[in-house]
Amino acid sequence: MDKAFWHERWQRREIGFHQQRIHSQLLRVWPKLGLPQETAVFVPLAGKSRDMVWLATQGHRVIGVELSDVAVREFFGEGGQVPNRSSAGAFEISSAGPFELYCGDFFELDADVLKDVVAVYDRAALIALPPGMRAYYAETLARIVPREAIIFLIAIDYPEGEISGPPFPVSRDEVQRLYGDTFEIEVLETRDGLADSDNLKKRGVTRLEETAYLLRRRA
Ligand SMILES: C[S@@+](CC[C@H](N)C(=O)[O-])C[C@H]1O[C@@H](n2cnc3c(N)ncnc32)[C@H](O)[C@@H]1O
Repeated sequence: MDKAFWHERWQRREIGFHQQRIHSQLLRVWPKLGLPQETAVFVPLAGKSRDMVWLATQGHRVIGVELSDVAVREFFGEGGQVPNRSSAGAFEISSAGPFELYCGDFFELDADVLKDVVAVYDRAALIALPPGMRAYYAETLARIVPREAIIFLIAIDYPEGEISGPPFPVSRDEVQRLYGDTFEIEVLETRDGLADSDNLKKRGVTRLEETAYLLRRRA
């Protein structure tokens, strides 16, 4: 999945991954994490997710990174905000209120940008990447977020080969392989996610397990 693939998806409005609703596992589980207000949350591969708006209502600052400037513009436009824009290296930064979105490549992000982050919210980021890129993604994330930061990961698993991703199925074993050496991994909730995924149902997925994980760095 190269950059051109995602730019094209946004240009052609093929954004079935985008949800109007706030993700139900975020709503249910995030408040139980007890994270202090006014702390920063990092959202990798952010799209124009409305979950960022909800995180801000919980008192967080939200730092996102997203390849597509279409997504970034629409995020602020739909929120009725006119962001301030600046540049830093390969990134264009759009900021308004609690939101700071870096438009550019996640893999080029500097740890310094994320130094105040206490948590990562990964929905449809890891599972958007093909198998060969996931280890690099997990290593990069672990390298650029502060040691104390937790990762709240939502991953889906469905019968291999039912559709061609993205999104790709990522099993519990794979999450363990990707993150297990660096993080303690706790399964917070597993549910049948098919009812909430009209898009994937239409594409031919017959069974969908959606799991929320909490990752805490090993001492
Ligand atoms: C499946 S979508 C998920 C978006 C969002 N997390 C959500 O829940 O709606 C994946 C997003 O990652 C972006 N993306 C893909 N590769 C990226 C990269 N290397 N750096 C930054 N963003 C990337 C795509 O443009 C796309 O918006």
